[in-house]
Amino acid sequence: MKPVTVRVPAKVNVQLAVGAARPDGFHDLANVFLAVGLYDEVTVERAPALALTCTGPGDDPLPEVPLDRTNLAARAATELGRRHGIEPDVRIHIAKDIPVAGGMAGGSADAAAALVACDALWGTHASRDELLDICAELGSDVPFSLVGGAALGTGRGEKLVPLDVGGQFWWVFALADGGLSTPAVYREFDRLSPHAPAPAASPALLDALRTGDVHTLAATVTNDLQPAALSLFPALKDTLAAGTAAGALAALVSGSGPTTAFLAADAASAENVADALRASGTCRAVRVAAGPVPGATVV
Ligand SMILES: C[C@](O)(CO)[C@H](O)COP(=O)(O)OP(=O)(O)OC[C@H]1O[C@@H](n2ccc(N)nc2=O)[C@H](O)[C@@H]1O
Ligand SMILES: Nc1ncnc2c1ncn2[C@@H]1O[C@H](COP(=O)(O)OP(=O)(O)OP(=O)(O)O)[C@@H](O)[C@H]1O
Repeated sequence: MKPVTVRVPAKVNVQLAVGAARPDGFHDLANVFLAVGLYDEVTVERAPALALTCTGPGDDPLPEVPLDRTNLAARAATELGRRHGIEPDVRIHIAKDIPVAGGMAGGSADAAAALVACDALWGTHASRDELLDICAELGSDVPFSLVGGAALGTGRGEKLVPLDVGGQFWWVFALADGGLSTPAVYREFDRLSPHAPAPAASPALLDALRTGDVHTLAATVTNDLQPAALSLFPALKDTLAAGTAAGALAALVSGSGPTTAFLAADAASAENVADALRASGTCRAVRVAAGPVPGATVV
């Protein structure tokens, strides 16, 4: 049986509207996801027992990523196997390019990729609905990593409606030194915004996506978690200012951070903003990527 490799993109939240904490501890969202061309690759092959390896860019080891059964990719394989009476005896290798704990849904991406890869390896032919159901069990961002493109996520972000997008948008991502814990950022949000109103998607933003109008998109992107992320990681303000000074049309924290995202007018201005951010000394690394791109796909 040949190994199966699945490529899966990162996401940026072009709108992240957050409501008050629910009794189950999650927050209702109006979460407008866009999949962007920064990818992890997950390879699965049959093995005597479940085993996991992970390398980062340049084949470097990534000590922050757990290699036990708590890894979201291992949990995805285990859950698909459980539902189909299959022991998850697979070796999973994650080639990681999505920043870890960066607010770009890296772990979620690996979970969606492992699910699609094991489904192909085992020939389980799970329906799209079953895969989405497993994704939602694994985490709020995981269903979007499966479908990719652009989508509005409601509930805790797991209920998706696909969105039409009328073009490609160019982004620059500034990677920060260190990560932010998603639950900690939501807790800080609760502290800063104890009476948050019910979240709603912005009609102007959805229209900008539909028409591919980058200037209107830049004027309408928002992230309700940004004040919380900046409160926990104040140095990100300098990165946002550096990208804005370099000509980015919009600058915002990506999801729960600490990656910051800069919308550029086109590919050439994205490269200019990227060069300026690299020179600014306000971030660890800089990447350029466009979206939308498809979700988890067998290569
Ligand atoms: C910040 C985002 O990345 C934006 O897309 C997501 O909302 C986070 O999605 P995720 O990492 O898949 O989150 P999950 O693994 O489902 O939940 C992790 C923790 O984040 C918080 N959480 C997550 C999603 C949500 N709608 N409300 C929350 O309060 C909860 O404390 C939860 O225990
Ligand atoms: N496959 C995985 N890749 C990375 N981290 C993982 C993985 N599985 C579990 N984790 C754990 O999850 C934590 C969050 O990592 P992840 O890269 O998913 O964060 P994130 O991109 O900020 O998530 P999100 O944007 O969905 O909130 C890590 O610190 C790590 O302990």
